[in-house]
Amino acid sequence: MYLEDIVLQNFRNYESAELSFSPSINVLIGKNAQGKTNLIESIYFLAMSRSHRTSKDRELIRWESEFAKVNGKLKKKSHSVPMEIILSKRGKIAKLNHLEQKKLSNYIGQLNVILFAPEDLSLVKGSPSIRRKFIDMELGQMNKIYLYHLAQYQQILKQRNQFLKQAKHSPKFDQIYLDVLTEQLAAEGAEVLFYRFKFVNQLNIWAQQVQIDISNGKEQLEITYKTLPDITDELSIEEIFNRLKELYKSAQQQEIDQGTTTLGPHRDDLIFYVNDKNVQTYGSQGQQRTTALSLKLAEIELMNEITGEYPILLLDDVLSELDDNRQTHLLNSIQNKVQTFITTTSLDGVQMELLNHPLIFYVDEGTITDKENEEEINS
Ligand SMILES: Nc1ncnc2c1ncn2[C@@H]1O[C@H](COP(=O)(O)OP(=O)(O)OP(=O)(O)O)[C@@H](O)[C@H]1O
Repeated sequence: MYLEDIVLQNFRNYESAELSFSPSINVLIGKNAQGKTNLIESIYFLAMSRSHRTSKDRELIRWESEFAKVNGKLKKKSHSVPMEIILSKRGKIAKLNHLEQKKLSNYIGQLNVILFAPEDLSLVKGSPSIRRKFIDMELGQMNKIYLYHLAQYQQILKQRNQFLKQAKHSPKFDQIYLDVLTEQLAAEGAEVLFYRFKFVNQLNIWAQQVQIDISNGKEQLEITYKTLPDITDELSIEEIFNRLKELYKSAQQQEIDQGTTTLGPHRDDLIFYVNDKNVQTYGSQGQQRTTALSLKLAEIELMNEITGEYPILLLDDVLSELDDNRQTHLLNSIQNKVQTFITTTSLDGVQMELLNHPLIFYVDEGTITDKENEEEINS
């Protein structure tokens, strides 16, 4: 799939912009704070109906404007999909084929994106929440059932945490209500875990291959999903549910004392091993970067395997952070198959010969010009 064009209105520092893209490589060059990441963010927003860098939608609306709007034409193998998303004080409206989608879960998943930003280089070393977000973002785009159960899980978790917080201070709490919440949480948690196990197993196959290639056969990568004791990928949803219920039962007093849900998939993690050694603990910075890159490239292949189309790759300020070998590997593996957007402050350190006739855009204070004719293409 690829994004043929995009139209922005009052999005961040773009008052109005209309751009047509190359189906292969698009490079956005500009000094700091000109609007390169804002453009990447608008594509991400069009795909996911949310930003990758803020949870506050209102920040996306241009200062002193009433609304922000992003339109794009998505080209798939067999058809085109006009997409539109409008943000205002009244909320968010998302449209596919000009039809409003009441449920955002029906909207997400049409345009698949993989974002690789400098903070992803800390995917391996950073906090577990980064790795959980990584799973949720990628799996959520490919699997609507997962997205649904994850949203349910998060909602019940919030209610249960509120209840536990109150129960901590009132010894006469409603045990029946807590049991209902726990049962619901275990049911949704079991679904979340089941799909995460499946995803990690599939990801493992692709990531192992990529890591072998980047390291010239030297590094064998293994990803494992770390969760509660005796919950494994061999269990059915029903078995995971029963096990979770047992665990919640035995942890009840501890959870009341702490006033929060201490167990469950919201506390899980991914562990990476290279040649049987934990990369988080023992890996060199280079191995950690290679592992992060392997994961991103594995996701691209996995998305193609599952959806039948390659996703769009957004490389925000990350290419020049990779050394020549990793850069070469990345650019060779996306060549001619993945539409890619690259932001950079300069082409120094970027192996241009591997980019194969990119379309170059210059970004300057919310105005974009393309290299070909140096004409301003903002409307
Ligand atoms: N809601 C908004 N309305 C208007 N301008 C905004 C809004 N949000 C951010 N900006 C402006 O957008 C600019 C930042 O753009 P962006 O984050 O895309 O930078 P960038 O070109 O990617 O730079 P860098 O290379 O430093 O990452 C800043 O000048 C900021 O003031």
